[in-house]
Amino acid sequence: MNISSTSNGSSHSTNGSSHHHGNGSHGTHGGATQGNGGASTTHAKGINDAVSMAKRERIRLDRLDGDRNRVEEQTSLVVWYDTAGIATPDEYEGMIERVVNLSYTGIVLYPGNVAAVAPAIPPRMLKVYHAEKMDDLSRLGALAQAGKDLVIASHDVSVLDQAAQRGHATCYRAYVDDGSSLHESIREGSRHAYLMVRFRDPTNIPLELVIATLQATRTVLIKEISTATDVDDAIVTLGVMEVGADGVMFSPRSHDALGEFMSRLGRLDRSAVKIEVATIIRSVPIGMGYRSCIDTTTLFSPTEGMLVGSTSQGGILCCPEVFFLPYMELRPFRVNAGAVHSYVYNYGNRTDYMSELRAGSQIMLVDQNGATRRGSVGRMKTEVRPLRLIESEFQNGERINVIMQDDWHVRIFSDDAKPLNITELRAGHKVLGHVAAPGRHVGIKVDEHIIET
Ligand SMILES: O=C(O)C(=O)C[C@@H](O)[C@H](O)[C@H](O)COP(=O)(O)O
Repeated sequence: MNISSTSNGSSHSTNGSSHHHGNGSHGTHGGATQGNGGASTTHAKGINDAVSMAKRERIRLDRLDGDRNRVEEQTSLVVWYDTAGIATPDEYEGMIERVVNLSYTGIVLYPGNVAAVAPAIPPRMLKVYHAEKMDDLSRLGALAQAGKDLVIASHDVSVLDQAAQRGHATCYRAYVDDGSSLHESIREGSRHAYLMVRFRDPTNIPLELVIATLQATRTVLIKEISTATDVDDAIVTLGVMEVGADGVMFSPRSHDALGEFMSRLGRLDRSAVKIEVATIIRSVPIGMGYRSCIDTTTLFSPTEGMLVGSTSQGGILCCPEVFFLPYMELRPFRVNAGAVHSYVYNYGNRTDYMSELRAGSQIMLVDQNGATRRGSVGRMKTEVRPLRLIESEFQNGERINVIMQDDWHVRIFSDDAKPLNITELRAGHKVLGHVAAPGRHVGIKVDEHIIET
């Protein structure tokens, strides 16, 4: 592994002093692996090598006390960019100029590039200043005025203590390659507003341990992605457990990798969808046709479903098969979702045709209040069945319809989030749905005049 770090063009090695915890002789920050235009990290000491095996120990961790419940929290993702090795905003074909206009939330700066790069960073972004040593704290320049928008990051706890005394928020940068560095990262990290960890090995288990241990604390946990081209690692990190890391530092030097990351990050969106009450206008059998069950790779709760509709004006919240069925076991992974022509509402104001979904397709689960959760399709089960047309009207007069399998088994949500068997629907019943701006071309929202009936 490359153990020298490049900040702002000059390079220096970790000194392994007693102030440095968690990285010791292993390396400094990820800029070393990324500032080279995206070259891959090499794991000189492999996960299975003799040194690692000899150091393997039983890891015992205790959850640290705190009042945070990350499952219930609706926080936005922390996404930082490391400028190690970048001297000016226009390097790498204007990489920093592009990054500051994307959904990145913070930028890591270094003593040697702070003067040139900091002016390009908009006020909405957090400035994170990496101080390798005590002297670096006096090279903050104009950043010193950034107040709560400035975080001081370091591997060196004495630098961080000094920064805290000066009133700055702090970020402990740790490098984990064995049990003791894992413990150290947690122990020290929990004292700081941010803990940023880089892991030597290509496994997320140590990250899971850090997440579990720190889950109730206020420390914001960020995983530093070692390889500037590894978009998968950056995305998986954010969902490694039900509640993943709070954020990632992913710093591509290629515009293609940055574009792919942004597009996949957008699809991680946890944003809510507006759910409104609609009134049933009519519900009638329409004969045979193809309908699909969307069998997901997750399990639905009794208040979650999927939004399905025949038109781009909106969808009805369809129930999963989690409610009592007299002749069949439940299928809690399934929504018996509608006819094959249906739009299935997805993230990013997109729709998918029911017939286009297949194993691996990314889908959106929606609950009674509009909170969303990502899922994927495990299987689509499409069969010929009797169908029923259900028409409804929202308060604003917008009418939408959904065509579903005409059977008592099949349900949609009532306005109080209870399952309504669609064969028992009557005009006047209240149901839950979503009104969308109409007009779709290949699933993407387009501005156009469109008539769908
Ligand atoms: O039409 C049917 O057949 C049904 O019983 C309705 C479905 O919702 C049901 O879950 C499904 O078809 C059962 O199929 P299985 O292959 O999972 O047994």
